[in-house]
Amino acid sequence: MTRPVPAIDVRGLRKSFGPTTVLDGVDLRVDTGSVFALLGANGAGKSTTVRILTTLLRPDAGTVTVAGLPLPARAHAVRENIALTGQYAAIDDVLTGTENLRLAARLAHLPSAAIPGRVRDLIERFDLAHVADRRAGTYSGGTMRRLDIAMSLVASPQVLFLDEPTTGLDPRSRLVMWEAIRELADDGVTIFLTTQYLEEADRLADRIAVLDGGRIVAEGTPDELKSLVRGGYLELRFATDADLTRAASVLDGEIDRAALTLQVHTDGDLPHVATLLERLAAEAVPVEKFGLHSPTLDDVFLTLTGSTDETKVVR
Ligand SMILES: Nc1ncnc2c1ncn2[C@@H]1O[C@H](COP(=O)(O)OP(=O)(O)OP(=O)(O)O)[C@@H](O)[C@H]1O
Repeated sequence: MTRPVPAIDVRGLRKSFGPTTVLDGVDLRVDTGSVFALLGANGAGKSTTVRILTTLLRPDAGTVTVAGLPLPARAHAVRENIALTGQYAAIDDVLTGTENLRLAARLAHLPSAAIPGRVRDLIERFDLAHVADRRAGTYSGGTMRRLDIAMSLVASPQVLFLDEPTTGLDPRSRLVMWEAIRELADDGVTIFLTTQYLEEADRLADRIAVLDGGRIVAEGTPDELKSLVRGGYLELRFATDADLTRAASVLDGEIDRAALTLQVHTDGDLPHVATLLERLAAEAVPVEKFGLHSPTLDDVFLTLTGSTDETKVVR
């Protein structure tokens, strides 16, 4: 079966700024209608990639197709099919939310008759009704970001680029934003988002690519990426040191005498976990408590990039 034309296809993308190579042969494929997350630490080159894909920057080398159109040759046509919302809102502070949306609609050459209905739809979808008649300059960061996305959607783009859509937002605003992004995806808009938040990529994306050292170091579904890492274990806790010692003679694992625990590697597969517990039961070793630890994207990221700077990449 042939795969449908991808919304974004990138091969061998390179970009340097002076002596600094930022992208060193990036390959990406984003299926139409999917949510794709480009994950990377500060300075990994996420914004540079987005700027190239949205026609704002020319690559040094490589082939790039967006919405089925080659870049940079068809930049103008690509711009008509995409929208970009950045870390900094392109909003006029002195206009109200409604006025900003109307202005965006006129700039996008929407037919006049269609503008009021479109503006109403977007106000509703992005939960802006209660602030629609207030000057945008008075909005909170989260509301500002929602208006920014709403403005970029007036022209119904095929592909929406979200560069770090929730950076700087409080947890509640982040949840609202995630919901809005998922709804857009359910409507069939292809979404390319960049993030430093592992949880965000895990929650939103159908596929995730990890950018490090100018290259994609891993790409797959959240579950595929997690399966690359041996981060999963069964933690068994015992009532006495004697029980722990006996358990450790039955199962290989990491012993913590102070906590009276034994950590045994497992991929979390139910038959395997059951076998481990049955082996203890067969030797009559009583287990006080047990818990399963599944690998997280944090484990994946740290394993793949070798980064130990947790403040940068782990939230
Ligand atoms: N116009 C430019 N001139 C020189 N260097 C640049 C330019 N734009 C980006 N860089 C450098 O390229 C590297 C990647 O920057 P980029 O903004 O793409 O990273 P990022 O992954 O988006 O980071 P962040 O999460 O901090 O936004 C950084 O080292 C940055 O300083």
